[in-house]
Amino acid sequence: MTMSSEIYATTLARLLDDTIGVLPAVTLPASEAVGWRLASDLVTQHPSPSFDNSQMDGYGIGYANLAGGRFRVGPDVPAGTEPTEVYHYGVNGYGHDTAVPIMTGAKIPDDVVAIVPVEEADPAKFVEMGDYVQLPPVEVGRFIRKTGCDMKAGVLVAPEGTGIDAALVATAASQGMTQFHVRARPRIAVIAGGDEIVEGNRPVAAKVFDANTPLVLGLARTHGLQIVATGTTTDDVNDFRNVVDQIIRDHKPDLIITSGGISEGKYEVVRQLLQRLDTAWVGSIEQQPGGPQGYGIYGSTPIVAVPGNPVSTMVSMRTLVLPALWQTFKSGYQPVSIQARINGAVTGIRGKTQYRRAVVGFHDGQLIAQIQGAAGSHLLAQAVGANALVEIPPLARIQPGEAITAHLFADTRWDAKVDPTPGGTPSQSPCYETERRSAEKSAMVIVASTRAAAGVYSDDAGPHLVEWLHSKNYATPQALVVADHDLEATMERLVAGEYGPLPDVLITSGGTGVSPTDQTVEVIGEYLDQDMPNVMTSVLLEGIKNTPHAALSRGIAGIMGETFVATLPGSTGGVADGIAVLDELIDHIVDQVRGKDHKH
Ligand SMILES: Nc1nc2c(c(=O)[nH]1)N[C@H]1C(S)=C(S)[C@@H](COP(=O)(O)OP(=O)(O)OC[C@H]3O[C@@H](n4cnc5c(N)ncnc54)[C@H](O)[C@@H]3O)O[C@H]1N2
Ligand code: MOO
Repeated sequence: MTMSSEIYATTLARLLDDTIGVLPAVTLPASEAVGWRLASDLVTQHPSPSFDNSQMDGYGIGYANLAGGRFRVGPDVPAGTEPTEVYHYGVNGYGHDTAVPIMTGAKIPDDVVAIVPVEEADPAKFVEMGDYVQLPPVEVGRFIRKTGCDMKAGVLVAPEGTGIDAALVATAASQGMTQFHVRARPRIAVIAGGDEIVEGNRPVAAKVFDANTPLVLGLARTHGLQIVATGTTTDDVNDFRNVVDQIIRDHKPDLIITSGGISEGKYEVVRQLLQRLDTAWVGSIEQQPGGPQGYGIYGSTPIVAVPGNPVSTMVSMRTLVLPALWQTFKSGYQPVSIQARINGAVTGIRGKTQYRRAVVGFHDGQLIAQIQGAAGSHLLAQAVGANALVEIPPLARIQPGEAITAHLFADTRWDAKVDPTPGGTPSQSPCYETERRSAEKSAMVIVASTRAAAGVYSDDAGPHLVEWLHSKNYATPQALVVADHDLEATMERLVAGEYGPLPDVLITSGGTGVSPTDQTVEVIGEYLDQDMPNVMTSVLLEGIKNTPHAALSRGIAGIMGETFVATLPGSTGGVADGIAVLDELIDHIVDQVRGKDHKH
């Protein structure tokens, strides 16, 4: 079952709202309150400043002396001293020509109306009490910080829900408040696992270390969530249920987040448990990574299930779970999205919004987004420095320099170096490439054949096409043989750069007919920017010389970005007809496509 990602995001927020509702308020000492959210309005108890005080170390003077002159220095008023304790009868009582040595922050004596900074006096330093000092003329009120000029009493400083930061803690402390009423953080338990997870730090054959629990814990730390328990499960659904039961009994979490175990495999314990609940939904949403998703209410505890590939867990947390927690509880950070210029061409995939990890940074005052690593959801290490996810709408074609939406990580680092030149994306080692493409021109062959992929018969079309392309001097890896229903996923990986840079030429063979499994034309058709129907007409004319069956191919050709694509039939004859026609054409097409590029 498929759901749109927007509807799923809203559904998650509703689920949290319905099951958890309003979180209780708790009281915390100010020193611990940073990162939590106010549970009530923060209102000033006192004006700030709470008394008139001096902004400078200097001499305070009375109204009659504003015109300047020579004055006799009285006793000091240091910060923290009540002036009447020094000037028992007021400053004027001490003498009408008094200059009061007063320090920054000290309370202003009653008769003082202005401060002259000590540097403006002559001599430009504090002199002994009883000595004389020459002061310039000043206006009333100079360097006097008036009571309440920062904030009056009874004023709202920060409304309920505000995230508490150091400035708010300091402001409250300056009001004498030592405690905060904060909204409790959602109490979350994390369960990851599967039989492939190994504990400790010694590698074991066929096992992997748990990356996803630390991933969620890391996100919790930067997003103000409270993790109350973690658990691991095996591939046995009873074991998983026991872990869930035990965590609920011992920790009463508000929410359980699980990672893994929800896709189509035989050991998907989370899926198996959720499917027993009538409150659950398990399916896939139109995004990648993070396609498989699920939720349900177990007893009264909501479970949100994200997919197990580490990048999928990360993307699901950032695009779905954390925004839902923000929307419902204002916990963590409000998601922030910006527009940046992408530095390389990107192509969206069919029917899904793709999220790619990226570094967003300033270059010459412009915000540049640079994709990090390839798209595969197992490629965790390739994008360690990323500070955003860029959003690529389905089948979008975004050219270098065009705007792209970037969802910033809450702890975004802006010091990353970005390369603004088109294509300046750092290279990474592609996962599926079989041969480095060093020659000037490159090609790829994909054979779409469910039976060949299953090994029912050996594929001849692929080697034949590759051999021909080699003879034309196109660096071409071994043909990829995929089942018809996998072609779509293969194309997703191809445009996401997982096979390395897109080739100049892409030839497919198979899946162009009208049998129920044939879908090459539908899949490839969505990616073409320009159709070249006459190319396939030429292939047809070549084919019907030999057999009328040639007319049964629905094959198409065209340009995808800067790649020429042709979909040939699966039959040996069809491939030969295609080669006969394309042999004359592909160099010209590739040159034209490249020339087109030079005009920009
Ligand atoms: N036939 C299909 N297979 C898969 C589909 C599909 O639609 N049809 N979807 C793929 C996608 S997309 C994803 S994402 C994954 C999601 O799988 P699960 O959520 O069931 O996760 P697992 O199968 O348990 O694990 C997937 C992958 O991630 C590794 N993993 C799991 N947990 C951890 C962990 N804690 N730390 C590190 N790595 C972990 C696990 O070893 C697997 O490699 O399904 C695809 N398959
Ligand atoms: O959702 Mo999976 O994350 O596409 O790789």
